[in-house]
Order: sequence, then structure tokens, then C-alpha cells
Amino acid sequence: MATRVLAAPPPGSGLKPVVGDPGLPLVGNTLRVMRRPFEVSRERYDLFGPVSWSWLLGQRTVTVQGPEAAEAVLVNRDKAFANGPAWSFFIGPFFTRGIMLLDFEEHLHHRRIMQQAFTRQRLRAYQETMAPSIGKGLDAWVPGRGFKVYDHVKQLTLDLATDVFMGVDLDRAEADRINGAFVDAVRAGTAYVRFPVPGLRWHRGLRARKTLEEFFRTHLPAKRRDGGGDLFAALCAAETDDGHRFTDEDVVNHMIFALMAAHDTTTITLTTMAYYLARHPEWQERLRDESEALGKPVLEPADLDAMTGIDAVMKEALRLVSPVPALPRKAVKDTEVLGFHIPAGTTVVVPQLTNHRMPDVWPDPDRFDPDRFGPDRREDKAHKYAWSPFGGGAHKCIGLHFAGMQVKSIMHQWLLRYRWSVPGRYTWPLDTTSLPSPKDGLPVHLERLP
Ligand code: HEM
Repeated sequence: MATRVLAAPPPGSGLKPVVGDPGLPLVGNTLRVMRRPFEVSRERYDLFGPVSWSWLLGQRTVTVQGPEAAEAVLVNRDKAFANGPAWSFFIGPFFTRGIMLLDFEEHLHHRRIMQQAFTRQRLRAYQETMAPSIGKGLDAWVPGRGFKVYDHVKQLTLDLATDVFMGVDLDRAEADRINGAFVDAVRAGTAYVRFPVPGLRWHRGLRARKTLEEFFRTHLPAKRRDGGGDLFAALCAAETDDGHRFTDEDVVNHMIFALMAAHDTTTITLTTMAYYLARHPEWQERLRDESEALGKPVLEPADLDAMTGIDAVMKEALRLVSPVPALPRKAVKDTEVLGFHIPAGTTVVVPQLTNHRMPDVWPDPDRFDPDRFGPDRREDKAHKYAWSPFGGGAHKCIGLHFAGMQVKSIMHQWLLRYRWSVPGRYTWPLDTTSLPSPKDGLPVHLERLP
């Protein structure tokens, strides 16, 4: 391995240079990092320490490992790191002006308005709207062997998005058209060919973006007029105390982004929970007992905190498989992380996926052990950023309570309806080349409970 310095620190600054290895010509270390993230990150940590550089996805990228470095980048005290130029590289054309792509003053302005759509009162309304749709979606599952959890959960969360996010009555064909556009927009972010060739991902993504824009623009006037208990209506109505509101264009952009931010992340969380609950039937039974003991077919807002088993398994699933595996930033001026010199223009990545499995922070890090979040252990308290699947700082996930509510509501109803299992020696083939997901869709034996 050829070890090189990223850039010499300014003389007299007292800063250390970032050391790393460029990797292979053209591809750098991209394929190794994508295919074997856990092994490669441990190897690099041992070799270079918490801050190192490499060529990744065609960019000179500094990777910061461990909670301390994650905190420095995400809290971003001297405003050296920007989201827009970093995230745009992946999702820019499809999620134009999504809130995560805005920075500094402008971001804060939008975030303050958006927060009005995520108040406690709004969340209660979303939960109530969602409950019957979850039941309907789960009842439609056909039990048997080879039931692909990932595909079914993805469909379920997409259908829920139609109710809870859009609140628009769509027939099946129209719902499928919008869901399809949405899936194409998301997929385009991980296209290999990153310019529009008809039939390929990038092109389909651009077409999908147009479809989604037209859809939301068409329904917007009625939403503004009639309101409702959905996110679309909430964004239309959102207003800060000093009277700031979203324009029509803002609402369209934020709706498209929020759908994306909410959908794959909750799908991955539920699929990971289902995988470990299939591998650990004792935990599945423990959670089912808890849900049965509650004595209610659907969770109500006041029940969310009481579901401690589901909560621990959800946290452990988010630790083992972080749905957003890496948080990229672009340095907009010379700065430092843990005393290492980061020159302006560098892409900096916080690798959530591997940070959550650092042996220095988590005992036996690859083991599924939800009790590590129990009151007597609280291993997540090792550092404020030890467990940070929702990010941190100004861009911390605005939907984190929504996500918890949705995941718990679905899991509760699922446990009451079905038992599921995998063969004893099955381990899932986790694809980590994009957002993490099982290559085989996670086939389980799904049995309906009497
Ligand atoms: C388990 C589920 C989820 C996970 C793991 C997750 C994770 C994240 C992460 C890590 C970020 C920060 C990205 C960064 O700093 O670059 C983020 C931002 C965001 N998330 Fe989530 N998310 C989840 C669910 C949701 C849901 C359900 C919604 C909406 C209802 C949502 C809406 C957003 C929005 C709007 C942002 C951007 C916030 C900003 O830039 O100010 N997320 N999410």
C-alpha cells in the first residue's frame, strides 16, 4: 500500500497532515470500501488512525472514524463543512433543493418552517392516519416459504407514504405510477452512468423527477385550500412565529425529498429488525409477548415509550445496519478535524455504517445484542456520537420521531399477525454498495398466527 500525505498543513499551524493511500488508478479504494466496508475500515483505522484519505467515487475523500471525529464534522462549529455540494454529487438532480442539500442561513430558515410539520400534535395525527393502513397492508401479505421481507416492506412503506405523506386518494394505477417514479428517482442516485442515456437509471431518474413535480404541483392548490392531517398539508400550512412560510416550489421540493428521506430508511430498519428477529427467535417471542401484553391491536401515541423491547431491537438494528451508511460533507474553507489539516475543497465522509461497529466503542460489535441499550448497560452512552444513525448537528434527521413511531407501529401489528423464521444456517447477503439492503430480498418462512 502506497502511503501519501493529502496536503501539507500551513507552516506554523501545528496541524498534522492527513495520511492515507490513494488506492488503484481511477477507482481508488471505492470497490474495496463498498464491498467489504467493515474489514476495510478496521484495517485503515489500525494503519492510519481516525482521519485518513483515499480516492472514493472519483473524489479525494477524507474519512473520519469514531464518535469524536463524527461530532467535530457534524456539529461543524466553524461552518467549514457544507452539505449541498457534497450530497448533490449523489442525488442533486433528483432531489433539487431538498432541505438536506441547503446550507447555513438558508437551511436554517427552511428548517424552522419545516419543524412545524413535525410537532407532537402533527405526529399524533400521522400515527392515527397510519394505523388502519398498516393493518390493511399486512393483512394482504400471503404467508408461506420464500416470502421476501424487503420487497413487501418497501411496498408497504410506499403505500403508507401515499396516505400519510400525500393524503391524496389515488387509484391503484396512479399510486403505482407515482410510487414507480419515486423508486426511479431514488435509484438514479446510484447510477454508474451519470448522464442521461435513454433507458438507463440517470435518464429514468430525471423523467421521474418531472412526474413527481407535476403530481405535487397539480394537487397543491387543493392542499393549500383544504388542509388535512398529512405531511403535504402540513408543509403547505407550516408557518413560523414570525410569519415565514414555504412557497409552492419549496413545498414541491420538500415533499419529494421527504418521501425519499423517509422511505428507504424505514424500510431498511424494519428489514434489519426482521432479519435479526428471524435469527433470534427468543427475541421475536419476547417482543411478541410484549405486544400481546399491551392488549391493543394498534399502538397509540402514549404506547410508544412503553414498547421497550421493540425500542431496543430497533436501536440495535440501526446500529448494526445504519440505513444512511455515510454522511458526506464538502470543506468550503481550510479547516481541521482532531488536529488534522483538511484543505478547502476536500470531501469529508462520516461513515455511520462502520462507526457503529467500532471495537473501541462497542463490546463484541458484530453481535446482535439489544440489551446493550438496556438501562443497566447503556453502551450507547460511551459518547454522544457513538450511536448516531440519525446524524447530528444542524442537519440531524427531522423525521426521527416520525421514524420511531412508524417502525414501532408496523412492528407491533406485524408481530401480532405473523411469526417468521429463516433456516438455522442462513445469513443474509447484505449489499453495501448503495443504501444497505439484502441482495436476496430476505426470504423467510412467514406463518399467520391463529
Ligand atoms: C430510520 C429511519 C431514518 C433514518 C436512519 C434517517 C437518517 C437520517 C440522517 C442520517 C440524516 C442526516 C443526513 C446528513 O446529515 O447529511 C437525515 C436527515 C433528514 N431526514 Fe431522516 N432518517 C430516517 C427517517 C426519516 C423520516 C421518516 C423522515 C420524514 C418523515 C426523514 C426526514 C429527514 C429530513 C427532512 C432530513 C434532512 C434534515 C436537514 O437537512 O435539516 N427521515 N435522516
